[in-house]
Amino acid sequence: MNVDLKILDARLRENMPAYATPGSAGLDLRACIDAPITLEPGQWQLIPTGMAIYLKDPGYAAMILPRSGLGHKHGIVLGNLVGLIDSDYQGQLMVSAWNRSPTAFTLQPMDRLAQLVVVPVVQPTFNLVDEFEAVSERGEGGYGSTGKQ
Ligand SMILES: O=c1ccn([C@H]2C[C@H](O)[C@@H](COP(=O)(O)OP(=O)(O)OP(=O)(O)O)O2)c(=O)[nH]1
Ligand SMILES: [Mg+2]
Repeated sequence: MNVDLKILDARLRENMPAYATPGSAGLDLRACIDAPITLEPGQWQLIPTGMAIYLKDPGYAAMILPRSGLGHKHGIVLGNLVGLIDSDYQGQLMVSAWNRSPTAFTLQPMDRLAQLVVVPVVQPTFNLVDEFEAVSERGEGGYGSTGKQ
């Protein structure tokens, strides 16, 4: 699959967005900020990534996810938990960086902050019904209905 990519911050040209390993699912997104930003405990801020993608095909979307190291060790996750990038979005990719930890965290310019995963998407047509087919073993059960063990 080929996706149009715009570089909006020239500093990315020295560090072009690339998959870190051949098997990487996520493409690291960098904090395209001019100076360090300190996120106090509980604080969040929208961080530009210096790049835009245009997926175009409604059969795809992209998701912005936390990096596991930053999230687990430093509590730097996303203010929207997951960022969903529509196939028709052409603007700059933005990361809502949220410090959910009790310790301040300083983000340096061009740090790898989050990651982008491109995923297939289905837009179904909906068939309006009054009752679903009674063939489902689960039925309306949920929220732990199958037990704990
Ligand atoms: O973490 C994110 C989430 C979204 N977006 C961009 C791409 C996405 O296609 C657009 C709209 O996102 P979403 O639909 O989640 O937000 P909304 O609050 O519903 O805004 P809109 O009314 O523009 O759809 O914002 C980002 O850059 N980063
Ligand atoms: Mg929306």
